[in-house]
Amino acid sequence: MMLLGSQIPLEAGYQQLPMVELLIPGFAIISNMIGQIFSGQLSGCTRILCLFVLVALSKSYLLQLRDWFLEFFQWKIHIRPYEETYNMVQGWILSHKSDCTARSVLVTIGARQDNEDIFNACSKKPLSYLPWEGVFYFWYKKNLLIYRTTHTDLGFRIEEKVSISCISRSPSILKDFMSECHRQYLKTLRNKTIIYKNQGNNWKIDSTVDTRPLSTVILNECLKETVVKDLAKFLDPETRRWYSDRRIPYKRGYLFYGPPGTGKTSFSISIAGELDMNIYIFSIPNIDDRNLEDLFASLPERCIALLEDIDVIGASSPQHFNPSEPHKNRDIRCSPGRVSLSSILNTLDGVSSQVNRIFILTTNHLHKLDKAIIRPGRVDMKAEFELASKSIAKAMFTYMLGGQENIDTEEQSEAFAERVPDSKFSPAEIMNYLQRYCKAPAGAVENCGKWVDNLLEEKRMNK
Ligand SMILES: Nc1ncnc2c1ncn2[C@@H]1O[C@H](COP(=O)(O)OP(=O)(O)OP(=O)(O)O)[C@@H](O)[C@H]1O
Repeated sequence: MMLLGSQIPLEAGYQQLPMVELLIPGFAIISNMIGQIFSGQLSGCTRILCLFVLVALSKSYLLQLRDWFLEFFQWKIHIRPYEETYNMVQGWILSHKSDCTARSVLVTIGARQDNEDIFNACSKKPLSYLPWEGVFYFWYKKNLLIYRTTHTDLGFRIEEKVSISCISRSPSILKDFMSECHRQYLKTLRNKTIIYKNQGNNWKIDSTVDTRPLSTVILNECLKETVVKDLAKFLDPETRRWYSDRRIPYKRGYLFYGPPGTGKTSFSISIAGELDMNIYIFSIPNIDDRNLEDLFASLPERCIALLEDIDVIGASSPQHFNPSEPHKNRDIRCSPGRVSLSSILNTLDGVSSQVNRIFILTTNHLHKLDKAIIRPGRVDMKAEFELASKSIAKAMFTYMLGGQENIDTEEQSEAFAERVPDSKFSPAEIMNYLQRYCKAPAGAVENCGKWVDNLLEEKRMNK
């Protein structure tokens, strides 16, 4: 979110002179004093004293003049940290190395870029510098722009404020600058999915990943097709109109349930990429009611909200939950999770959840879920993610190791699937095994029996 304006906050430490009328007598006094000082009529001490008074008086006038000047000639854009506009501007500054005049910078270790030399120790984790507390200046299309960051200690958190300003009669140069940042940002995001995770009450970009095509998540085709078709139908403008005409909140909820490592998160991220949406991941075990409410309120429109491990919420009974008096429900807090059932229900039903949103809830324990959470309206479709069947094991082999020279993929994948027990291993476990043989598919088939025995034994021991 950016705010454009020309209001200048008062600087701390001096009082603004309020009246224009004071200026004329003020100037008269100042010019009179200057005349006296340079006339040579005053003694040395009096002259110095007058000089001090003159400086003190002039300061207020000069500051007042500066404020008037800025009020008429300065434009300012305010940028909220944690929003995409912030990343957009930071991206521009990083890529143009425009921060070289910043005298106060924040240094971070960045992620390695794909095209970098992985054997060069320095390029593995390059350092990035970003302007931090203070002001720095840079040129944009021959205009001087001023980047300002301030940090205010609010007691419970530090609030960061960022603004960019310029001296001009029109805001067009600032808007041009933002458009260029925006264009560049969109270019870097082509075929990317941004994954947000919460940090306290704020959303932070966790990673920006290459869009994962749906075909890379190996699932029962029928399940995949059903979910994708349902989403496509929901996002159809006709459907949206239908919801709007009937005053039904335009949102859709899904529950993905099944054992760990069956692709619930991967499929959600893949869907986000397919729909060109960003995904906001709530780790339910790590947040409380207050976080949940704030995080929901700050979700953007048109996004996927993924609530992971929804079974970990507290166990307040649905009889205690009264949708008509949500404020009373807030007191129902329970263990073991720090988020209460009532809070989840309030949030899913609340105003902030009703705009253009897709919710995906995930759990490994369907039976632990309270019926109130998964009732229609909150969850519109349930999808079961299962352990890998033989046909999934075969498809995973083909996907991971197929297409290499000198192998008969069909035959090898058949042989592999033959040795993998039906519905005992998760796709994640199979994936993990196959990765070891990315360049030696024959080895994956050859050593499969030993791996199966070991994994079955491990599972027996962990029971
Ligand atoms: N069906 C699948 N197809 C392809 N890869 C998969 C599949 N299932 C899991 N994986 C791989 O296994 C890893 C873990 O998968 P993921 O996190 O999506 O599972 P999950 O069901 O969400 O697990 P959990 O319930 O523990 O959160 C990922 O790296 C993913 O690529």
